[in-house]
Amino acid sequence: MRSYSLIAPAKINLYLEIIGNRPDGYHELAMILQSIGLADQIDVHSISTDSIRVHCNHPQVPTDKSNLAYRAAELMAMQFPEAFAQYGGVEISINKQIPVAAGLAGGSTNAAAVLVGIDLLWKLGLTQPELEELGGTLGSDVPFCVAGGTAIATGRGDQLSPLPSLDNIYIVLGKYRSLEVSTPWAYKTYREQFGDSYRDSDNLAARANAVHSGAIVKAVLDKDAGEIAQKLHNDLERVVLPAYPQVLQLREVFANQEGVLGTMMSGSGPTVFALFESQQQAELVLLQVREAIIDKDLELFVTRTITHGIKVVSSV
Ligand SMILES: C[C@@](CO)(OP(=O)(O)O)[C@H](O)COP(=O)(O)OP(=O)(O)OC[C@H]1O[C@@H](n2ccc(N)nc2=O)[C@H](O)[C@@H]1O
Ligand SMILES: Nc1ncnc2c1ncn2[C@@H]1O[C@H](COP(=O)(O)OP(=O)(O)O)[C@@H](O)[C@H]1O
Repeated sequence: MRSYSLIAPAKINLYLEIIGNRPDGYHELAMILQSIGLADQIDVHSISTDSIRVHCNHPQVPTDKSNLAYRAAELMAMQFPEAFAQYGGVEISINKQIPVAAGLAGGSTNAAAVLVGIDLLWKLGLTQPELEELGGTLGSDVPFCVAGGTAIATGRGDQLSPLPSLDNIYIVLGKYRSLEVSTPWAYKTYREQFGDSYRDSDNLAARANAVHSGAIVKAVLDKDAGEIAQKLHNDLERVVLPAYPQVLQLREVFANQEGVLGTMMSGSGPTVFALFESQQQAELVLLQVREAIIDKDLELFVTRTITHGIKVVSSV
């Protein structure tokens, strides 16, 4: 095969607790990550020149080495030089549907798709744990994007424990097109404002692992959407909501709509999501929010929880 098309789903954070400062400069996290139906399409092709090329339909996404998909291809070329020499270069086309810098892991899921696509293109036969480990060197959220579904993530966000899949919880996502939140800024600001409360760096991993026995994990195991929605949590809201009043307002508008089980910001934001029992309720609330906030800058999507990560849709 000389070409693969892959679906690269976005994620939301059902739970994000910042446990403390790690010696490597990152933050120890306890998270629950959930794949959603909103996805990019990634095409990877073998090309005869020994180069890596990236194309993207979204003007804000870089196509040079700063693109995480480019870096994933470069990593594969460095790790598997013989295959790179044998199969030649790689052309990557990104059809971007996931909002950029939105807290939805758009770059991470593109990188995960490139790892999976090149593994197939070069017939490497890597296992999922091997792909996840490679992904972890590109970004904290990349291992989850390879695996997908529903998972507890600890460490930098790269240590995964799968949970039973949550299918068909419906979601409305709201994101202001012109608002982007920098993830490093969000963590740095959190550390500056709240770092004192977690200066004790002992037993970080043990404290993060306590999430396994927490109430939201129990709700996920029970597949109880209402209870999951009651237990949504994101520590990064403490810094992002005060800095971005529009995000706070959107969250409040969601919270006041009938049928909303719960609402929260995803990751470092600024996307806000709301959970629903049915697609019909989600679609109705999307219309109500559109009427409540008349702003062309606000994009709204209906989607749902899904049970997979990167998926191959065609090969030629
Ligand atoms: C906040 C989260 C929640 O899922 O997602 P997004 O909002 O980016 O989607 C993640 O923690 C983001 O993951 P990802 O975007 O892969 O992060 P990385 O590239 O590894 O790190 C970007 C920067 O975030 C900070 N960072 C990230 C992860 C972590 N555990 N501690 C940190 O302090 C560091 O400043 C790092 O330089
Ligand atoms: N393939 C990619 N898709 C989206 N953004 C990318 C990609 N590669 C690099 N970036 C850059 O990464 C930054 C974070 O974007 P993204 O991964 O969408 O957000 P988040 O980390 O909030 O989930 C953006 O500023 C963007 O320029």
